[in-house]
Amino acid sequence: MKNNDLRLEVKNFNFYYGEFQALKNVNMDFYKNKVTALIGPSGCGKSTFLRSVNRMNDLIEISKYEGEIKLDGDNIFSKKYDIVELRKKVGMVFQKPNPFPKTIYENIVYGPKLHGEKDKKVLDEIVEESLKAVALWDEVKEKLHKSALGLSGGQQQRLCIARAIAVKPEILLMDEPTSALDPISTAKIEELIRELEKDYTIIIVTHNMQQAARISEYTGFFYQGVVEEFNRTEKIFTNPDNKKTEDYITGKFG
Ligand SMILES: Nc1ncnc2c1ncn2[C@@H]1O[C@H](COP(=O)(O)OP(=O)(O)OP(=O)(O)O)[C@@H](O)[C@H]1O
Repeated sequence: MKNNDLRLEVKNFNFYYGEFQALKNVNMDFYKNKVTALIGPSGCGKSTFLRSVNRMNDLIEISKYEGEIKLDGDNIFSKKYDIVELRKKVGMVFQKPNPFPKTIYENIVYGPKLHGEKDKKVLDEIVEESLKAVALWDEVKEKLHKSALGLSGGQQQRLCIARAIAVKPEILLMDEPTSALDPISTAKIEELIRELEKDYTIIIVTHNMQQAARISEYTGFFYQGVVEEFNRTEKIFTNPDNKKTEDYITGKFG
């Protein structure tokens, strides 16, 4: 992998909730236009890690961290790093679809407006482009000014992805984005992730091993706050280096 393909570097990263250390010396690299899956049993720190990347954990008062996370070479924890800029560069999609209780149109233009876009024509274009990117345009183009809450769960999740990409981020964080969806919606989102990979660096937490194997190029296996193995997905699922990884993916625990 060429070094200029590197998007995100995590170096000796530790994270604590009060006295409890939730992440232990995490070192990982994430590359442009690649999907990386994070797997591991419940409570092992996957979501904590994801929330560190866009500094959402800052909101938790008792939290503290050590180490570095570099986005395009700049440490996101440095005092001069602009958090608004960080959130623009790092979009997030959550487990449960969480559209704003507003119209479909307003959901998409929310971010671009926040970042100063006022031109109606440009906003209209962003809406069309973002909804097309998540293959939702044809389904909703007649009802852009109706409530987003009237959409199905799978459509709402695609809308949330469209909302995240409307500000043209570099990284998309996805925390179990299909766990609340039916198999058909799940398949659509997986197909979409493979499509979005062409433009974004994607980090996805999933409990579904088959999903990790289907959609990711790299996989990180977390166990009790430690990244026990970080490797090509194919290697993790066929010939892991670490016994714990093997036990987890073969269902011996978790
Ligand atoms: N706000 C918080 N305050 C205190 N402890 C927390 C907080 N959030 C998470 N933890 C603890 O940190 C550890 C890691 O949690 P985290 O949610 O990152 O795990 P996870 O691997 O994403 O789990 P799951 O797969 O169940 O979502 C757990 O022991 C959890 O109890």
